[in-house]
Amino acid sequence: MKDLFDDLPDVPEQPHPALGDTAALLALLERWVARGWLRALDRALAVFLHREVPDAPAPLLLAAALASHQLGRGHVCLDLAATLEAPDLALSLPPEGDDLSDPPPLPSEVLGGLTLDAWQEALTHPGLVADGAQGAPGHTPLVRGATAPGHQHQGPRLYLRRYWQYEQEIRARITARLDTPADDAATLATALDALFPTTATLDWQKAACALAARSPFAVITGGPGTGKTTTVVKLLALLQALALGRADPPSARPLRIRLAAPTGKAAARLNDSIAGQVKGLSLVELAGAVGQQGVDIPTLREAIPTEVTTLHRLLGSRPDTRHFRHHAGNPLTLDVLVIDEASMVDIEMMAAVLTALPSRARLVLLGDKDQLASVEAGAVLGDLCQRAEGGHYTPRTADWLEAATGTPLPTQYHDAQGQPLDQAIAMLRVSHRFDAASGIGRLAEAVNRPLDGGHTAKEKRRAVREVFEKAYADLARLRLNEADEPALDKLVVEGHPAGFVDGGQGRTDRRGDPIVPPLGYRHYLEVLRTRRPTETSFGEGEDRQPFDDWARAVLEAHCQFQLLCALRKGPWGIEGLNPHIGRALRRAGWLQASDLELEQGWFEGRPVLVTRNDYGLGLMNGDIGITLALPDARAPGRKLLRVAFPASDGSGRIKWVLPSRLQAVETVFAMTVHKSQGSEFTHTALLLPDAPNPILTRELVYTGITRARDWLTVVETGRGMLDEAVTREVMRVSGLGN
Ligand SMILES: Nc1ncnc2c1ncn2[C@@H]1O[C@H](COP(=O)(O)OP(=O)(O)OP(=O)(O)O)[C@@H](O)[C@H]1O
Repeated sequence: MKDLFDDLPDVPEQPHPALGDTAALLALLERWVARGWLRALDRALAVFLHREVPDAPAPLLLAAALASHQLGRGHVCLDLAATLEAPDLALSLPPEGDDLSDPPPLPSEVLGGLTLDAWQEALTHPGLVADGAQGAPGHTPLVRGATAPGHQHQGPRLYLRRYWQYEQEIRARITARLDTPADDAATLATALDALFPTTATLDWQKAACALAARSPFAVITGGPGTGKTTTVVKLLALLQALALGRADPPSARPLRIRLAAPTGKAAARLNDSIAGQVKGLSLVELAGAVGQQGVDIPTLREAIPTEVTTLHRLLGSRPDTRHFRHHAGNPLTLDVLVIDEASMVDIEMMAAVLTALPSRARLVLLGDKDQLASVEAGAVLGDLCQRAEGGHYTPRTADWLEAATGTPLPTQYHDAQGQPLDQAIAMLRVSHRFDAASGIGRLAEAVNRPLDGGHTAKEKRRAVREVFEKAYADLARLRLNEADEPALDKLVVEGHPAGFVDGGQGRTDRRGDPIVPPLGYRHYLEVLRTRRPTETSFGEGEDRQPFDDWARAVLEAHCQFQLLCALRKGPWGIEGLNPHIGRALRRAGWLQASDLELEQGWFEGRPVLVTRNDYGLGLMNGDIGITLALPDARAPGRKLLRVAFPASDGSGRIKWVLPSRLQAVETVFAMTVHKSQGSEFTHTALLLPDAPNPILTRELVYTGITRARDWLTVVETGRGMLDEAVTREVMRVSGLGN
């Protein structure tokens, strides 16, 4: 193996021959596909365009293939100038180098002699590329991105038309909602005072609630435990109280509010937390603070929804089509839509939601802007929140906020040049889950710091190192050299409490209740074994109760621990780790399965992750089930394997599914960080691979760390990979945001 980037040839001055000859270009793309640097789909687009429009110049075909390739990597368009600056980033080059026998030319060789002007010139082809600035007339497959007012820093971009359309749709519908902020602060101030305790300095939750009540479109972003759910529950109470307390009785009806999340798992998690929060919310003062006679408390509480659905269900997804039942012609019937975990919503879904939303309905997005975005193209929340850190509130908003909350906005968040979008975004800045004594919170913070404003890569690495040096009670670090080290087995089976201060004993939570020391997978397998019902038949209805209770206990125990990793392939990816962990659990006596079953079969105790929505079974991408053995009534003594899933409607029911009916599942002893978004585990082990990889970024590490609730073990398999990861950021290219 030779490093791919060794001995890079000098950048040629002349355009590469493939740029002047379409046949040569298509042959080159073929070689890139053969290497896995480009997808066959990307080349197919270039071939199609060439067939339809034979005079299309080679640089245009190349740009089309590269724009298509970016979609597979999460970018909605190709940034031409950035591509010319670092051409090799435009393809999926193997990070550890390639076997360089007969290497195809690198993108840097091909694009080296091309100037931005020449490339743009080649894209001026009315048959294939429309100008976004002119509204992209016609039906061309490609659109050149226009620089929107206030977005001058964006360079020329090339879109596949569909994605340009999504971006336009999102921008237009959000902008329309930004035009109409309500400015009556007085009524709001009384209601807000009833919901939030008085504070001397600005309470960001109160400010977020105020801003979201003011604008028909609002974003509330914040890290883990900063109170996004708490704030939105208060917001919904406030909006309902105002609606019910309206002076004009015929219009005093409760708002139709829907709550949704991108995945079943995220919906179930919000379901649990929101129901608890609504029950615990004191509404006495609020109910008395609105309307002339106040509103009836039970009616108000009843009007705050607790049921969370998935976006697919909300929009009415139909099998085998990407079209939904609800769209502009058949809009959703609601007044307020709240979307949690909005960082996971891709551009196509966000456009579908906005299109199906009635123009008068409010939209509130909740999420952590710093988390990994969806695997699909588009990081909508991240793009919208690019300026959230700095606030950028105009004097008018600042005055209004002070009137509504009773506290002045600190001056560093004022900006006379603030954009309309800035006024609709609130960032929660205080974590109520992780205090100063939490290593998880400190590590998340150190990893998340952006590399700008005088914070160098070296300083950032030092800050991360210092967190580990402080021996926080909730944080452990494990260094492994090989996958078969006993320490890895100890971690996955027992949770490796020895890695934590005092073996994880003696910790208490904020209320003073003891925190259970860190556990491994043995825990759910032990619950599986010890709580197995004694009934000899798995009946229907009531008879099934003991089995449902058992499955619920096993699923709950399973959330105590999860190993996360960055990659799919190799010994440190899920493909290597899953059978490895299965064997470790078998050696420890907790699983009974052959090697073949561990690799590709079914066995009792197998945890599985659904990887594709299955509407027939009512299972969603991201759902986790556990395989359990049930008694077979027809053949006493024999067992039947069924996979138990929690019903995603928050009802607590169990869905039992035949393994053979599950079309898209994978074993989930190890889970990729991408798939873990929207989930939370009491003890999370985050395993980093042993070699640099472009997938290993600060967003990925931050997302992995913030999945941990009480305990985090960071597993390093190669020197310096944590340092490497925390200083690399995901670059997303889009035209959204300020
Ligand atoms: N202002 C506050 N004062 C004290 N505790 C709070 C406050 N706000 C939230 N909490 C508590 O902090 C915890 C986290 O709050 P919440 O679930 O609302 O945060 P979140 O941002 O939605 O979290 P997640 O990252 O899980 O989505 C909860 O236990 C909540 O009761």
